[in-house]
Parts: sequence; C-alpha cells; structure tokens
Amino acid sequence: MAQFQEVLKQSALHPKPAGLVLQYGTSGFRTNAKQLDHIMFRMGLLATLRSKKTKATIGVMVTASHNPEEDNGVKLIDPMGEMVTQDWEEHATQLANADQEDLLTALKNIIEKEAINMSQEANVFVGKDTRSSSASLSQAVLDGVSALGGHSKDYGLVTTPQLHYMVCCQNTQGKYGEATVEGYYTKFCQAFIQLTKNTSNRTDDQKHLCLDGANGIGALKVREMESHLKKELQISLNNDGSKGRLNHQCGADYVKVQQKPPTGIKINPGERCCSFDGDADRIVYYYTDSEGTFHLLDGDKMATLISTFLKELLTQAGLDLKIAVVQTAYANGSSTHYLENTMKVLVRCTKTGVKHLHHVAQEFDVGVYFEANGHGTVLFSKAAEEKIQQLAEDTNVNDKRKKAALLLRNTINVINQTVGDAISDMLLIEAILAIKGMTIQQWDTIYTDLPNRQLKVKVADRRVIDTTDAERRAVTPAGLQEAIDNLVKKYRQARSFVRPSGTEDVVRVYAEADTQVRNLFSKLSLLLILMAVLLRLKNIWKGIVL
Ligand SMILES: CC(=O)N[C@H]1[C@@H](OP(=O)(O)O)O[C@H](CO)[C@@H](O)[C@@H]1O
Ligand SMILES: [Mg+2]
Repeated sequence: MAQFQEVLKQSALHPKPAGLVLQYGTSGFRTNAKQLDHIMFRMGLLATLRSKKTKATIGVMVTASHNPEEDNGVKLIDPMGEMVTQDWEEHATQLANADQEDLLTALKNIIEKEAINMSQEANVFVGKDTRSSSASLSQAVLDGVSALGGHSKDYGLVTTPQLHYMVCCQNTQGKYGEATVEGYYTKFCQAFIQLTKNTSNRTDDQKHLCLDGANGIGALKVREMESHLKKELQISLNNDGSKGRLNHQCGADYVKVQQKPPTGIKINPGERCCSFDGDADRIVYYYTDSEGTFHLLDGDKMATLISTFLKELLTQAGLDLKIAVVQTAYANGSSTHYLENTMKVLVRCTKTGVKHLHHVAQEFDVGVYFEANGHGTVLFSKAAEEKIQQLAEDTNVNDKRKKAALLLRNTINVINQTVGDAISDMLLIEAILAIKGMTIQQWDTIYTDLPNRQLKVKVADRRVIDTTDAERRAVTPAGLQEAIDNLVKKYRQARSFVRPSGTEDVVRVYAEADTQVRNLFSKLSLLLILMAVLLRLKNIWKGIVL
C-alpha cells in the first residue's frame, strides 16, 4: 500500500537509536528529549490509527510536565478528552520499541488486532509546551500523522488540559465549548464571573492572587486569559518564563515535594499564592504566616474544600445525588479522616495516576478526584448535569433551591471535566473562597495534615516490588511488607508504603505519623531513615542492589 511506503520513507528521517527501550509510563513516554524523535513520529502514526478506530479526533500533547527542561514526553488523548485506554498504551509501547526494520510489522499487527479500516478518515490535534525541544518533536508527531494520510491541526503552544478540552469540544460538536483557546477562556472565565458576581464586599485582597507559573506554558496562557477575567481576579504573575528555567526551583511539584515556596517570588505574610506545574495540569496553594512558617494546601485540601462546597449546594438544592472523593495512597490520613468522619463523604482509594482516579470518579453522580500533588478535577454524570439543569430552569422552586441550582450549574461550567486543569481548578477554588467569604488561613484550618515525608530510592530493578490494595501494601519481595508493618506499629496514626514509580526509575517511599508532641518528629524521621536503610541493604532481596 502507498501509505506504508510513505511510512517507510518518513520513518527513515526519524530513526530509532539501536537498543533503546522505553515504556508508556503513568501518563505517557517521558525521558531526555534527545531520545524522543522516533517516539514522536511513531505516536503520530498511532494517534492516526486510534482516530481511524474511534472515528473521532485524537490528541497528542508534547510535554514532560514537571520534569526538567532537557526532558520531554508525549501524552495521548482519547475522544472525550480522557487519557488513552490501557490496551492502546500497550500498542504504544510496542510501536515505540520496534526496531527500525520491524516498524511496519508492528504497525500492521495493531491494524490487524484492532481491525482498523484504513480507508477511514483520521484527525489528530497536536499541542506542545514551552520546552526548546518541543517544536521539532511536535513536528515529528505531525510527520507521523501525515505519513499515514491523517489530517492534523497544530494548536502550537497550549497547556495539556487545553488540548484535552479541544479534543472533547471537537468530538461533541461544540456542546462542551468551542475548540479554540478563545473558546476555552470564554467558557471558563464567564462561569467564574457568574459564580462570583453576587459575592458582596470582596476586598482587593480577596480578588488578588499571587501565581508561580513554573516558567512554563501556564504562565503564557494566564497572561492571555487575563482580560477575560475583567479584574474580578487580579493575578500577579511570577516565574513567567522571561528569566528563570522551566520547573527549576519553582512550580507545583517543587513546592509540594520540598514543602517550601518557590524561588523567584516575593510572598507577603498571609498572601494567597499558588503554583502551576510545567504543563499546567497541576496546582497547589500556599501562604506564609506572620512568623514566616510555610503552609501548603495541596490536592487533598482542594478536594476537601470542593467536595464540602458541592455537598452543601446539593443539600440546599434538595438534590439526592451521590458524591464521592477519590484519592490515592499519598492522600494525607487527616484528609481521609475528615472527609469520612466529619463530612460523611464517601472516599475511595485507587492506584497512582490520574487515569485510575478518573475512572473511579466516573462511577458517581459527582466524583471529586485529586492526587495529593494537586492534579484533579470534578466529574458530573450526565444524569446529575440534567437534574441540575432542570432545577435551574424550574420556575416553581423556592429561592434557596433555585440559588443553589444556579450556583451548581455555573460550577459545572467553571470545571474542565476532561482532566485536572490548573487554570480551571484555580478559578474554581477562587470562586469557592469568594462565595464562602473564606481566607486561605480559614481554609487551611479545616483539618491539620499529619506530618509526612516522601523519598525516592534508586534500585537495580524496581519491578521486583509488586503491590496490592491500591498500592498500599507490597506483595513482593517477601519480607518487605512485614518489615514496614513492624516499624509502623510503633507510632501513632503511622502509615507507610513503598511502590515503584511509573514515571522515574526509582522506588518511592512514603510515611506519615502523628507527631503532635514535638520530639516525636524525630521518630518520624527515624521511621523514614530506617525504611530507606532497609531498601539500601544490599542483597537483602534478590534483584535489589544499589
Ligand atoms: C507520588 C507522585 O506524585 N506520583 C506522580 C508521578 O507518578 P509515579 O508513578 O509516582 O512516578 O507522576 C505521575 C504523572 O505525572 C502522577 O500522576 C503521580 O501522582
Ligand atoms: Mg503536569
């Protein structure tokens, strides 16, 4: 077939370095940008096949999110703006790792396995972040699409969630919004303005937000969006990319993991601040108090604020809809306890990775999901949206119910339901704080985090660790879980687990414990040190050697 001849010809321009093997990780391929040209070309091919198979537009985003500037990566986006399904992740890995001379065979295997009609039209949307490598890598994606005869639309510089939004808009014939960046700003900013318009007496302080853009795409896009906010939210933008390096000592991941403010930003005591990550699909909030102590409000705090707000509105509206919060093992134990016992909200725990949280959240009328690191959103079932819409239009309901229904309707419109979105989450949180007349300090005191630490340990082969119970318990290697249990039971409210990372070649170690008495803190550190030592012990388990 002529198409395959073209693939062969084009692929020679995007050759695979011999011996290189890469896995489709937690959210796509991610490594040093120099190793990715062939991967991008092949993901262009795969997205074209996926589009033919689903008869819908597919998205390909070139980004390595919070990772350093010299890395890059690629994320595939399915028709409704969701992450690509797991069986296609396997196709992606196979196609990515096929030797140059086996590429056509690998391609044909997928076509056969998925019974793809090659005469079906294909459409692929492509976007990229601000990394210097992104321009040529996104061109490689476009080359892959055209080699298989697909049509592509290059959105250029966009945030990851913006591209998810575009794909969803396109495949729902505009019902979700208009598939342009302008359409994105209009939809979300209008909803924000509607939500906040009746909040009386918002002071200038309440309208002001200090933002760390991680020197990335989020900063550019916030600047573009600003005029749509009509001064209802005044953002002072730091780390906008004009000086500093992408994600270098700044951004949501740095702030969350280091538990300190980013560099490149001057924070006044009590000022409300937030940080985006490098592709603007994560956000965390924080402030420093008058004594200079840093306070982090992470994904768990956001999930709590949002689910409390929604639960109150559903009650006021008299709507009997099932709401749940979906977390991972990294959620602070205090947040889970508060949600279950004080808020009486159903909490579910899943494996790390947004795709897992997203799917569980879809099981409920209203599913709020957040990773502790600040990636999350809210999903409303179709039935829930219809009930809210009906109530908002009903002329026979009392004022209280009507008001709640209208707020719920605007809340739905301010949320990007396709994926966690730093811009949309920011607008949602800002609106909730405005409506509740709440300061960041008041939000912070809803519950107190258990002190916690996260470490990474490099081992020879992280795959020897296998986990169960949403990654909270290790099944292999033998003896590991027992050792953890023995350590943990010595401390109050202590919890710890180890799991292999899906994005880096490391094992992650997490621990938290009740350290209300100051000197117990040293015991928590001790617990962590012991665990790290445990992992470092050479030859204790076959396969783990430092
Ligand atoms: C503890 C942690 O923050 N893990 C992150 C990280 O996954 P790992 O599988 O832990 O490497 O990257 C994922 C993709 O960005 C993100 O979804 C996840 O939350
Ligand atoms: Mg990201």
